[in-house]
Amino acid sequence: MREVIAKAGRVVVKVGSSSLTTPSGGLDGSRLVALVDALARVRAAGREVVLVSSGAIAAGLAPLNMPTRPRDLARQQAAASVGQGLLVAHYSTAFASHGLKVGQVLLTVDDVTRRSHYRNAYRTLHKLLSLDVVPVVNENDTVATQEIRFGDNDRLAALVAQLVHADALVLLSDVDGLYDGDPRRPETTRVPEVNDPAELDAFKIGGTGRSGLGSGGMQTKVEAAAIATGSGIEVVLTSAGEAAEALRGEDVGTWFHSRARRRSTRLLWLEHVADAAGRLHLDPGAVRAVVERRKSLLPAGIISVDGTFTAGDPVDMVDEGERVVARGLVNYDAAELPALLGRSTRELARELGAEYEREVVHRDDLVVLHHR
Ligand SMILES: Nc1ncnc2c1ncn2[C@@H]1O[C@H](COP(=O)(O)OP(=O)(O)O)[C@@H](O)[C@H]1O
Ligand SMILES: N[C@@H](CCC(=O)OP(=O)(O)O)C(=O)O
Repeated sequence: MREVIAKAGRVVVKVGSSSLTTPSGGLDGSRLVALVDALARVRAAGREVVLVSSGAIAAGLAPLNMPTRPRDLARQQAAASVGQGLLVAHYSTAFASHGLKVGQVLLTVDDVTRRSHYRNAYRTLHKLLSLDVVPVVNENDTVATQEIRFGDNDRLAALVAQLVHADALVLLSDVDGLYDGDPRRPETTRVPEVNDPAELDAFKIGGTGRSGLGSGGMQTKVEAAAIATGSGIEVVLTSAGEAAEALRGEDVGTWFHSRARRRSTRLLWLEHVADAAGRLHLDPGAVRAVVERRKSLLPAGIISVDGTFTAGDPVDMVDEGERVVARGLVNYDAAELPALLGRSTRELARELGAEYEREVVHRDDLVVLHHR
């Protein structure tokens, strides 16, 4: 019995395309209804649920007479546009039969990587939960181009779990857990628990299964599990048919134990999601101060600066071997910094005024990425 899963008050459940569709590619209404029944029971127990559902492209194939998942982006987007509406219509009806409302949330990579958008997505999801609505999240496939797509929804689900500060993430697929090799081979067995991502090195983790409708395969699920467990979120990976058992904390699928304490949303965003707008090259003394003594970064310890950032942007701090040792929100524009480098704060304050006494990156706005 997995008490922490059974008691998780806020759960993100992600369901893959392969679990919602028939072998010929249409939406499988009965599987969708079975999943909604399981989620409604969780809601009835007073627990909150965010559903991340794939299946828009798969659901749009039959109405558009597309025999298989198209390879080109334009046709995928067209299928997603038709399919997403059908998918949400099904969810609305199925949840309504339990007296529950759903709210569609379509996210792009930008929504969870740019800080202003991230805050927006955070607020919307929290408001929906406080109004007792079940958010149904998917990637906004119709506007996302190849370069800015997640492609699979596993990583999106892990980021959403961080965003809403979920206690648990349940990944539902067409396979009932992580196997130590290709699950279609008879000699492979299910892995019941993973305590540390390093254990995964012993397994053969491959691509998508026989359905051909999913996109990331097991690899992206394992990556999603690593992101979530690294932020203090428990993860269970199993088949959609075992959703109810997994949510009750029964020993099904694979349980990835969380490995960290909870962090603030802002620091999680900095560590896992933010795209650095520039780089600060630190001298060895500054690396020690930031990494070991958890101090703020001062101009005196910076050798040089790359990038065109403005104050408030995320920047990487790198050591002399170009290794990123920390990431933080910078307090100066890139253009201001060269004149300050290597100089003491006292000297700068005397010469330029008290506002130049501020740290380049304050320790409250900083996450250390590599411990020595
Ligand atoms: N080590 C492994 N353990 C379990 N499944 C694996 C493994 N390696 C590859 N797979 C494949 O990953 C598939 C699930 O991924 P995918 O098709 O993308 O599903 P979804 O649509 O649910 O995201 C399984 O059907 C399975 O064949
Ligand atoms: N956003 C896409 C999801 C892509 C996809 O196939 O994801 P998954 O089945 O989770 O591997 C859709 O709704 O079709």
